[in-house]
Amino acid sequence: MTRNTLRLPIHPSHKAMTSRAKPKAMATRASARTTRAMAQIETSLPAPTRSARAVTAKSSDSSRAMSAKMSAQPGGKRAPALAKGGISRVATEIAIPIDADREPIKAFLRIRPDMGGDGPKKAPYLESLSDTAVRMMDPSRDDPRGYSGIPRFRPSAAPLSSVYTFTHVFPPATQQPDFFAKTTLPLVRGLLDGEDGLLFAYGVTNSGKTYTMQGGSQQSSAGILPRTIDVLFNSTEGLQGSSKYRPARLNGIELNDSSSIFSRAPSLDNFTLPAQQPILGDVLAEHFGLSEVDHDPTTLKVDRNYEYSIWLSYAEVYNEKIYDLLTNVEDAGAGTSRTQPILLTRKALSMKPTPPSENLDADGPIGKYISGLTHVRVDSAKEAKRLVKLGQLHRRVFGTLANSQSSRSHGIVTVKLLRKHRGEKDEPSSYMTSRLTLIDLAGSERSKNTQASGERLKEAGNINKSLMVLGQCIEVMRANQKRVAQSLGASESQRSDTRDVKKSLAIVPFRHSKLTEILMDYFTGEGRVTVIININPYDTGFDENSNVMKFAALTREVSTAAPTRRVPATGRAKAGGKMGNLQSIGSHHRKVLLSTYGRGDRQSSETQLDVVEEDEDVEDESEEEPLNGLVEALFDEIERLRLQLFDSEMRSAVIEAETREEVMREMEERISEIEKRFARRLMNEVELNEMRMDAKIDMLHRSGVIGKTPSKAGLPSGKSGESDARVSDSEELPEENDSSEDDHVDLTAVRRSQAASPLAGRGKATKDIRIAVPGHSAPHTKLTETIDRTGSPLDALEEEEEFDETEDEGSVAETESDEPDEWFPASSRPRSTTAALQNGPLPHLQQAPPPVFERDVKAERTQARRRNKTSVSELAQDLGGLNLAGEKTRQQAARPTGTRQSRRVSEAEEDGDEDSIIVVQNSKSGEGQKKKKR
Ligand SMILES: Nc1ncnc2c1ncn2[C@@H]1O[C@H](COP(=O)(O)OP(=O)(O)OP(=O)(O)O)[C@@H](O)[C@H]1O
Repeated sequence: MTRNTLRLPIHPSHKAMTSRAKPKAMATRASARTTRAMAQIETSLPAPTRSARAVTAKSSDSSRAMSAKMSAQPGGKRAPALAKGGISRVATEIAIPIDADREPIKAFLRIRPDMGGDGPKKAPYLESLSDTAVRMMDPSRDDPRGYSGIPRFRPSAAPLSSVYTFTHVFPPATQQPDFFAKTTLPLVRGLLDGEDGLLFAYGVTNSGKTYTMQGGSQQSSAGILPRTIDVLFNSTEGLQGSSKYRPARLNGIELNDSSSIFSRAPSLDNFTLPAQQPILGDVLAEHFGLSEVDHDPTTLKVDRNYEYSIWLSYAEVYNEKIYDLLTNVEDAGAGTSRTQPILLTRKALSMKPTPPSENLDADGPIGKYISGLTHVRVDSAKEAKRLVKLGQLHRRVFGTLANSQSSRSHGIVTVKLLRKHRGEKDEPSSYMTSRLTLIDLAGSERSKNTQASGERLKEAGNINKSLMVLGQCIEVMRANQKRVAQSLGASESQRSDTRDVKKSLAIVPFRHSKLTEILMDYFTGEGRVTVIININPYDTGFDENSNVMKFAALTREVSTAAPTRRVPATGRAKAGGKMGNLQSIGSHHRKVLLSTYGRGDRQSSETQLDVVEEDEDVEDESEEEPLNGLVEALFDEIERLRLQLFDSEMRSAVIEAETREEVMREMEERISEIEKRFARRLMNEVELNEMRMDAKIDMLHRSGVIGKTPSKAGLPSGKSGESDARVSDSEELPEENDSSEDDHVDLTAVRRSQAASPLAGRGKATKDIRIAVPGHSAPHTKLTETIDRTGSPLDALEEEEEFDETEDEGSVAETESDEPDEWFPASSRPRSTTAALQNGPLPHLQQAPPPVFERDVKAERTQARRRNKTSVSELAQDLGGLNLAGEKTRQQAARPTGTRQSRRVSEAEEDGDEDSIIVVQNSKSGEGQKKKKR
């Protein structure tokens, strides 16, 4: 089945040009040359990375158009489709689309399921729109506080919502077999047919890259790597030959020296490291004790006229250095006890340019290979998987996976396939090589989010650097290809000279990181490139995931030359390569804490490893093209600016934190002020209530309802002699009153003790009212009224209480008992009982002034008002005409029960002392007041 490729009309000149290139191989090489030229020609600076929105909004038409144009060339090579052999999966034939000779990089999105453990349950910020598109929305767009509840500082240019398109989107429920079949199986198909392929997983930490590449521990969870191995061995079963040659460098072969460690896979049996180191033995047991999880039964049809050999290499790029993970570790001076760190050394490998004889395109850029990387021949899937596990173990022992579950290095597994036609002689020209590289990239998060420092910060910096350079390479390739496509699409009159177009292309900065150096040949040469974007939509790193999506959007706009089968150039086996003028730069020491987690009856334990990483040998660069000084300087500048940006982001974050703290402090102060104000008000209320209560208690004392009056309790008398006069029971009366046998009715009723009263010290008006009583020698009644006239709220209250003059005294007494509580301003308030309890007796209690009640004052005031209205003479008249005896019965009938005055009257009557009762008749109401005469 051929791939549906957009076919554009071919320009006549283009047709003419391509028709001249008759041989297919030539046309293919021309295509490859174009790509390489685009990647290499240095004319301008790398274009700045564009925003995801811009990238998304633009379709990748330009690159597709170019791809279509190129694929439409009559001389263009089209890889044979299923003619080469279909793919069978158990009983089912799977049709793999065979692409044209130029095709865009494929980008697949895999969405990680919600595993929990990412904090509180959240809604994913990714929404699937179709099989190929997703919308990503900033989860904090409606929330000024961040996704994780932390106030969000958002200087980033990540759009709030964007739509990204992919070759295919795999939802969280996608199973590993399905995922493998759609993403990797075409590459395995190509490998068996002699084509190169590259697949790498890109994403932030914890997004599922390792799960995708290696798999999990459950049934059917094997990842891409073990499945690739399974399919390769399933397909070549019984077709494996004993080769005299082994793969070398990038695409070459060399004679296989039987004594060489490269010939077979001896490393598992010969692995000597853990013999005397129990901790490493434990780690090994942990790795190799794992059961084979599952086996992928897929089998691809291959040409059975060929014999095959499969070779494996496993490298890691850590801190911008390349290490071989399949060599035996040199245990250089292991500690004798468990407390001493184990000293392990390993040497970094260098990159070398491919010899021109092996370069497929003589005019194109020279690809690079990892010099000295072990290629181990594997004869079975089991062996291959154990070898991969050995590599993973080394990765762990050397620390990049030791202290955390997070991969801090890029793990690069390359499977090389050598095949030879059975009918051909066993000579180098009979062999064809192809390779498939599978990369588990380190997490792409920025160091800011990892809170890394020291060694970790350096790691993060280097991871960032390599991924940043990878992104830049993709961006520059995209821009270059777009320019070429524009040129090809232009009319003949407007078309620029090919050389001018080439000159306008930017150099692709592959050489600026080890990772891109390794990948360079896939982008500039021939081969299929597949990118797997892993995303965890429950993760808090929205910005980081946005960057990942931008990267994916860019990759889809880049096309690579379709792979061709090649006949390798031969060379003598040169283990270790050219060693003449090599020199090592230095070495780095690293401490690694290796932990094992006890399984069953095994204890968990930790061991410290002292890792020495020696630098790679630096070769005379004479045969390499010199690095362009300007480009180098610009990269340095980019790095400097990146650090500056990081620095300023950190500063902004600090300023933001400080500002928030300040605002919080201010708010706290205000809240505490409000609290104080309320507390003050509350205290005032409490004091007021206490005072009211005091007044009521005093009143009750006074009225004799409870206990005795303060004077009875033996308290000293008040300051004023007059105030000793009390409206109380006869026994309370002072001695001096006994002598007043005269006819005076001295009704010095109320005299407020200055010290005792809450009204003390507040201006008082004293009014004496003398009432002449006919028939008495001193016919006057003296009323002394002491009234607060200073505008006390008491007055206001009293004034509010409209006195009904038609009411009799009894009703006045009743009214008094119902009168509302008086209010006292805080400043003039007497000290509360609580205060008295705390600070000793109140001053007025120390001086024992008799309590005077507002109600009494009021009553007296009422009387005084009434009397003021009635002249003394009128009163005298009234009194003269008073029939005391006659009044008695009436008074008794009218007497309200239970009031103080009425009680006194009745007592006097019962004593038979009628004369002692004087009824002061109110002229208006006609009702009298009974006053006790002494
Ligand atoms: N598709 C999936 N189905 C089930 N579990 C998954 C899936 N993807 C990831 N996981 C689980 O999520 C966790 C994190 O995944 P993984 O270790 O692969 O992340 P990573 O991207 O490789 O992280 P790092 O870059 O730090 O190594 C693991 O426990 C893994 O088993």
